[in-house]
Amino acid sequence: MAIASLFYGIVAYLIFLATFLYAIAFVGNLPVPKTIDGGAAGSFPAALVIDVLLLGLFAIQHSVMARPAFKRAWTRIVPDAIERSTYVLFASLALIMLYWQWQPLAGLVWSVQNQAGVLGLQAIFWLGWGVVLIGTFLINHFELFGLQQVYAHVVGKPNPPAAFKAPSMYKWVRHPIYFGFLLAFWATPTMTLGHLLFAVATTGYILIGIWFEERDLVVTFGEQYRRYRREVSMLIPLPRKRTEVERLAREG
Ligand SMILES: C[S@@+](CC[C@H](N)C(=O)[O-])C[C@H]1O[C@@H](n2cnc3c(N)ncnc32)[C@H](O)[C@@H]1O
Repeated sequence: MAIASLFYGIVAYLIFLATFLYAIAFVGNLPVPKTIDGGAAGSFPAALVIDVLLLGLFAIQHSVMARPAFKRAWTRIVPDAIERSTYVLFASLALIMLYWQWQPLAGLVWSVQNQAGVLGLQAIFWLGWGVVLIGTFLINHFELFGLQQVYAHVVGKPNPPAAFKAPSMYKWVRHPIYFGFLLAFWATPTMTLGHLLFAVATTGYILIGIWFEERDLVVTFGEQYRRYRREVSMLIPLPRKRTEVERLAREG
């Protein structure tokens, strides 16, 4: 049974990896079969409704399945060891559905012609994806995507409890992964209405997601996370705020 869990976890991880790599091509309009602006534009209102439903499906799957209360109920049906892999698999399926059914929305919001501007925006786009990937490793890539849990199950080790982390980029912002997504979604030389809808919806979703995630993090890590929230900005890298202790020391 443990071996079957490991196999399931690996398959879910590989599907996630392919979906993640495809996301780069989808948003960046790279040469793949389907991209955010690719294909023939159909009726605008129908396309808008379909795209909003696809974004909503991903948002609901992602936020509901991530909540501790849902996990407690869900793990009465799904074994603990594969709970995260199942989450990752469902998230990937929601994304595949989005890539597959996404309808382009024609209409230019901006188009940068200047060569330096185009290169600068493309650099920010790639930087964003790099920040996302590095962020997952700083938090714990293999735990985030379920491999650690299925491996621990096979070797009969308990899964270590969640630990608070604030290495490297996490000292500048509390949510570097989400910041990376924002860079990748907004930095484009050609912003169409479809791309704008995607960027606005995902930005809204990220802001709501942060609210829920931080509420859970405060429950899990208590004062440690509250202090972190006071000292480090949420999304935009700003100089570190002075800690209470440092402030009191300065004020004498
Ligand atoms: C997809 S990751 C995103 C992490 C972070 N919000 C970011 O944007 O870099 C979500 C998981 O990271 C965990 N997490 C977020 N911040 C954390 C921290 N400072 N230490 C440990 N875990 C954290 C959350 O509990 C959640 O399970």
